[in-house]
Amino acid sequence: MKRELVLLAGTTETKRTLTNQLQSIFGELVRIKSYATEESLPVSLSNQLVVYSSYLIKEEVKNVVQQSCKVIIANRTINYEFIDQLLSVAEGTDVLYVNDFLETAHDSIRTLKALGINHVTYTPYHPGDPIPSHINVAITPGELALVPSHIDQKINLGVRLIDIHTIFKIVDYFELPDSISTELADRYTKEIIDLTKKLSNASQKASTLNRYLMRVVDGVNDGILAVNSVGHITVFNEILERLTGLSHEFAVGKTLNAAFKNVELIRFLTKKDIEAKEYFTIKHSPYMVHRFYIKSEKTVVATFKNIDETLDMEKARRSDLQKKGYVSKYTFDHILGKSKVMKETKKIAFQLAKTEAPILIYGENGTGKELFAHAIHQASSRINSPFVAINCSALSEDLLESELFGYEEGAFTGAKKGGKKGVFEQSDGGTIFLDEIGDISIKLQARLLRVLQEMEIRRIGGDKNIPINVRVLVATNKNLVKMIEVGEFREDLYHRIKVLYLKVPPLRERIEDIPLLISAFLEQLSSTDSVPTLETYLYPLFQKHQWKGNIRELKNVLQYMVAVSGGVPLTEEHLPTDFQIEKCIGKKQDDQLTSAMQFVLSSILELHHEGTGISRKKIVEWTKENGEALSEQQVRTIMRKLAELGFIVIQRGRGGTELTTKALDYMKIKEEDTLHLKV
Ligand SMILES: Nc1ncnc2c1ncn2[C@@H]1O[C@H](COP(=O)(O)OP(=O)(O)OP(=O)(O)O)[C@@H](O)[C@H]1O
Repeated sequence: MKRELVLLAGTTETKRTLTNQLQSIFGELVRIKSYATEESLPVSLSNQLVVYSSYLIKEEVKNVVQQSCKVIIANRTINYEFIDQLLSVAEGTDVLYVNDFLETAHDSIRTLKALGINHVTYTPYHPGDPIPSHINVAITPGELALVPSHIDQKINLGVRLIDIHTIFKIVDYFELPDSISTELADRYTKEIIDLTKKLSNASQKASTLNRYLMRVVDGVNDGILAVNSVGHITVFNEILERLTGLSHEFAVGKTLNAAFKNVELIRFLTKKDIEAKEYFTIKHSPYMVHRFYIKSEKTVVATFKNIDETLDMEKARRSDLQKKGYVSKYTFDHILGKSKVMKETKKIAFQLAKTEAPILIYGENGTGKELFAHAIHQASSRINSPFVAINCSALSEDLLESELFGYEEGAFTGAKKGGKKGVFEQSDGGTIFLDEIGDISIKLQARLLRVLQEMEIRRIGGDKNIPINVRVLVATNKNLVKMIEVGEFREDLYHRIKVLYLKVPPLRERIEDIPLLISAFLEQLSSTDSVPTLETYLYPLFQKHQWKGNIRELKNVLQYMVAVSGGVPLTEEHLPTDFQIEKCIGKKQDDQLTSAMQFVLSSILELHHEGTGISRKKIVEWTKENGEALSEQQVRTIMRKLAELGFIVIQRGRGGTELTTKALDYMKIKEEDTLHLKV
């Protein structure tokens, strides 16, 4: 049967552009039918893949799209092709962002800013808003007709296109060949690279001194001072405030004599050579002061680095580095799981591995995020280059900074000759994995953002930028969007690292994988030839447990049980205490279901997820494979009992049998995941 998808868009223009985009991607493979709500809609759509151009049309099409349809709401991204025009608008210009919906205008402005296109000031506008007469430039994603008539310069950014994630979802839905995903990923990466080039050209044109100072001030945990051509202090940061006991308000505008007592230091700071560094004792601590003169701006900039702190940092860093391996150890084969959601996650990860863009791996603790990072590196073109994993929450800010960026020779007394490379340099050509990215300080977020924008780093105490070629993978279990809202995470960094996104599911959403994981881990845990076994009646309990610590917790529980069992099969006696309590509570609620009944419910759920069709015979086979073989007669009896208890409804004839809401509640499964289970 020919594959077909229906695209539902709001306007004719969007419909036309997105249809062209999808057509150019899928060619002959998928037939595309499209409708715009402003034109006419079909009477009813059923049993089909339907792609919405945006969540905004949901309401308008709800009577047309029947429940049997698979709906994908498209994520949209700006059309990179048109960005040049926007970049050529002069810095600081007020620009009206015109769109038919205010939410979309806000969304798009956010995307533009996150991509670093923030040299202009955006004002969102949609029909009905008061017309801002002072603004003379407008940009719009294809809505030229809505631009107020007094505006001279109208830039059409074109309709926003469907993003790569949505395309992958469509590829997945139709189970299209891997070659298509690879080709798509390549094309997408090329677009990102082109954009980055355009951005870096544009930033070269931007004002030099402020940018430069901002970089230095933001990026280094040192005292920062700037003095202008007439000898007045213009920058005096917080570290210097602490060092001198003077406030920034007091120091700025004064001469060096007003801020420092040390005559040698003042003489050093006012020397005319381009660049110099020297040691000074300030408030009983040794400081290395690094001074450089920016000729074009007739300004002296100096950094003050505390040597004691840096040395401690170095010691800790060295011992830490020694412990570290620089190779990836796991491939996708090491990631166990045959549930549908896990298979999908692995498939997407494999596709993303083929690209070059950063990936944000999101998931609860212990779900296997690090494992995925290793596997992505192994499946990428960087396989023969280093893989370095850094846990950002395990290191102090200073240590992490030196770990990532390295330091320069002479940065402090006893510093290694030639300086020391940070992991960004050491993993050149390879992949760097930053775990717990939600825990890095705002200061390091700024530094990391620049690395991602410019693909170059500057060592601590260094003054030259070193180009790097590293793919960055990051992981977190934190809600970064919430962190952005409260100002704890930079939105621009978020959009940089989340160019591609992978969600690793928690264990409780793939309980079908538990039997397989149990047997694999028990095998790993066996010290002799005989592999420990878990009594089968415990399986349902394991499948009902919430596993807040996910796979790591499962591994730990089994390790505990093996340790306390002393070689006999693992029973409830060997469970850790919190499990014992849970079991008692569980018993009270679940009196009515025997473990065999729970087992059959689990089998129905898994067979459904596998999508291979469900029959009594299949259930029998499943129970055999999963440790508690039941006969067909037993399955029939159990199913009758389950029906009597209201866990399944057996319909006569072609209606099949369905799991009820009671069963879904019982298994703590979301209903939308398991609709229409037929037995
Ligand atoms: N699918 C899997 N198959 C086999 N082992 C797994 C799987 N997922 C995780 N593990 C194992 O579980 C443990 C935790 O995995 P990992 O460290 O990758 O999780 P994480 O999500 O990065 O955790 P954290 O958020 O705490 O850093 C590791 O021992 C890992 O080998």
